[in-house]
Amino acid sequence: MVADALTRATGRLVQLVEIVTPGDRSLAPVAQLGVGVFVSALRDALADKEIDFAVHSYKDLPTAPMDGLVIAAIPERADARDVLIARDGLTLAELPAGSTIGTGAVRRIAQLHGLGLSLNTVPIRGNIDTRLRKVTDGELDAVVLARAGLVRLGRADEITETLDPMLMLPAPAQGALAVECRADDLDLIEALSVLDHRATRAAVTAERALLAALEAGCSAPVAGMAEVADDDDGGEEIYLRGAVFSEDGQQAVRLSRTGTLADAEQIGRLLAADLLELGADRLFGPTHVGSEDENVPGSAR
Ligand SMILES: NCc1[nH]cc(CCC(=O)O)c1CC(=O)O
Repeated sequence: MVADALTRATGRLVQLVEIVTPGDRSLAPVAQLGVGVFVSALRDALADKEIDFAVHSYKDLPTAPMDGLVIAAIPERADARDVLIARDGLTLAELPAGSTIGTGAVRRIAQLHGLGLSLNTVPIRGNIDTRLRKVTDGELDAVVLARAGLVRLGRADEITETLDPMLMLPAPAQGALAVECRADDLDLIEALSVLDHRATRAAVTAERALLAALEAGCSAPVAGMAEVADDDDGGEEIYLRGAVFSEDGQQAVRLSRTGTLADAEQIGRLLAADLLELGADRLFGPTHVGSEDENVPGSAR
């Protein structure tokens, strides 16, 4: 999709190089694989000049910036939300107590348990195909996935409910792509910039600033989603929601902030400070380490 968009906009031809990462290959919990499991192999290929730019799922990127590389474009994000794919077309509210839902992301686990519906969660790994098959085969009653991934693979028709962010706040940068290249490749940076989407960049900047600041201050699962909308004075404003959960989902702190697009980063940082003030750092035990998909901030997914 990114290659076609670049060719359409600039006439440049793009050769696709498929890189399978340890995160794709291993079925171990992402939390055990460490930071950057979906990203490092692509960054190595960039540094070695085997490729000129890489396309990542933005939420897989570690928050620390990478020396010598830049995110040259953040294309328009279609949908940041999580979805349910359940047997028999069921929605979350229709799933009977005791139903089993596949997800390894502690952000999703905490929010599912926090609903108080007596739903069980079980860890799940593997590609989308494998995960969906567990529902079709009857091994699981449902799985929770990012809508964007299913849409990209043309499998959105299998979604039984798109989860309102009030119930399931997505991961920071979920659904967005990062187009990364070498920082000294000025000609390519310029070409890729046509793919950049201003509102998406502002939203992702706010969400990632929130995540980075919370990583520094607490170890609990984090959710965050920013939206850009017209304000009352003919301008635009950014609306950032953030939440931090205890692992069992029984405790949560949630807050939001608005501001101008130019202040996106600061809005994220300020919201993190607000959440920490409310005790976000006290929601999680000290033993846990993890990552977004097995989802604790501080790591790649
Ligand atoms: N955590 C893994 C991951 N990283 C990116 C996506 C696809 C959606 C996206 O681009 O955010 C997924 C799968 C999922 O969460 O369902």
